[in-house]
Amino acid sequence: MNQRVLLEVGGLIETPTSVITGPSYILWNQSTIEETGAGEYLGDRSLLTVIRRRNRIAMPGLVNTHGHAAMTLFRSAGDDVPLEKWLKEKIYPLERQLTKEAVYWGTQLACWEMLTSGTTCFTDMYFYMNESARAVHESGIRGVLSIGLLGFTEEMQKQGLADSKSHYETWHGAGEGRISVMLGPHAPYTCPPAFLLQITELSQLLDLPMQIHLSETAYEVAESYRQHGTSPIGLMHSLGVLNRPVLAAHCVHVDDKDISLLAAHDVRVAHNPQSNLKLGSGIAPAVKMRQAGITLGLGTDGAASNNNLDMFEELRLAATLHKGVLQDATAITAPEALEMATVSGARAVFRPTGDGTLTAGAVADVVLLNLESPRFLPTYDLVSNIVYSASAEDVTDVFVAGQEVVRKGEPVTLDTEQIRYQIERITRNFERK
Ligand SMILES: CSC[C@H]1O[C@@H](n2cnc3c(O)ncnc32)[C@H](O)[C@@H]1O
Ligand SMILES: [Zn+2]
Repeated sequence: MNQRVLLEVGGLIETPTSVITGPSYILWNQSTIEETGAGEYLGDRSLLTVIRRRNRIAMPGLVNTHGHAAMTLFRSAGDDVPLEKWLKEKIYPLERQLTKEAVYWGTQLACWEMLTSGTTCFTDMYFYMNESARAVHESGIRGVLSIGLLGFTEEMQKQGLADSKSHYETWHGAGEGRISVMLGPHAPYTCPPAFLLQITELSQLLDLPMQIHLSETAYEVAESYRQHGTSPIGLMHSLGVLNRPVLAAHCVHVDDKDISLLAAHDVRVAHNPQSNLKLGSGIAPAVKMRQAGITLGLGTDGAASNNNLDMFEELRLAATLHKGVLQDATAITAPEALEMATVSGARAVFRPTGDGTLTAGAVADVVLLNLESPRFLPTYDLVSNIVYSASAEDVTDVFVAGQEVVRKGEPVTLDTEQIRYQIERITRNFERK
């Protein structure tokens, strides 16, 4: 494809509050948007690759701010149990059987699912992260990747730090900047304080943000008070972890003091409403956190607790759930939900490139939706249609960094028949309790 691309569409979401309904265009050069506008492009077309899609809407790619990609391997393998039991009795026994190959194919499956449902950037925290990074690199998606750090023994801690360093050296900035690296301490209940201090030091040394699960369940918070005399967030503060850039997943059971600490340290929060509901963990006070000035992105968490990687479902849930909880129909509006899934998502993952918009200077991470879908009729309000009525099925084409990665609903970079074959072969051999 020519490096300068003119995409002509029938509607354009530049940002959740800047929308062109009707003929419009985006012009990008390599990976960067040069210009967007309403109507016809009036400049010189002679050296452009023109893609005419007047029956499509262009929107910024969705950012999935929390997940464990290769957990697609465990979708439906342990449902209807609470987090602690789910991890100990269902997931850890399966994860002990993981191989490099399994993680590679599990991540390929996740990339297939995410790209075709409009996600152009995601975070990952898991095992065998080199394999995930390979899959991400090949798929063309944007990934913010962390080796999941568990500190049950000194040996595990030492190995985890060394692996994280070499993961950074190998992958940070790879794929022309599509891949970036974070450090991934799993949680305060799996990483003892001394280990968290070492990870924080490494974060400083390598200038990398950290992502960590915090205050997901009432049990976790109660145990933290019992063992440390403070909440998980209070503990992170007292250890100095929050002095570094942190992305905290969940933050369901947070009190006013926790929220003040998160806000004061500009901690970014990944809100995962579907996973929190399914594991029976609770509902994060998303509105209160947003009002405190905290950047909240949306995430699916892994496919074993969600049970899919569809950000359209999270969008709709974020926009409706809090209205019900607070009995306030203005709690999170459609533009606010879309902002969480794009602009705030990009900020939440400390994305080195791109701001989650389709405006001049942003990276060309573009999702096309089918304007001819029944869910877009009529079109009084395109953002409302996207948040409250659209589904992943309406995604037709996706570009990441200006490169086409989904065409007519199918990934162009992935061999889906091969993924299907490998996933069936690998999962057949897992022993389940
Ligand atoms: C050390 S790699 C990541 C680790 O996290 C586990 N995990 C998946 N979902 C959750 C969740 O919602 N809370 C806490 N931990 C979770 C995953 O199974 C891996 O063991
Ligand atoms: Zn998680």
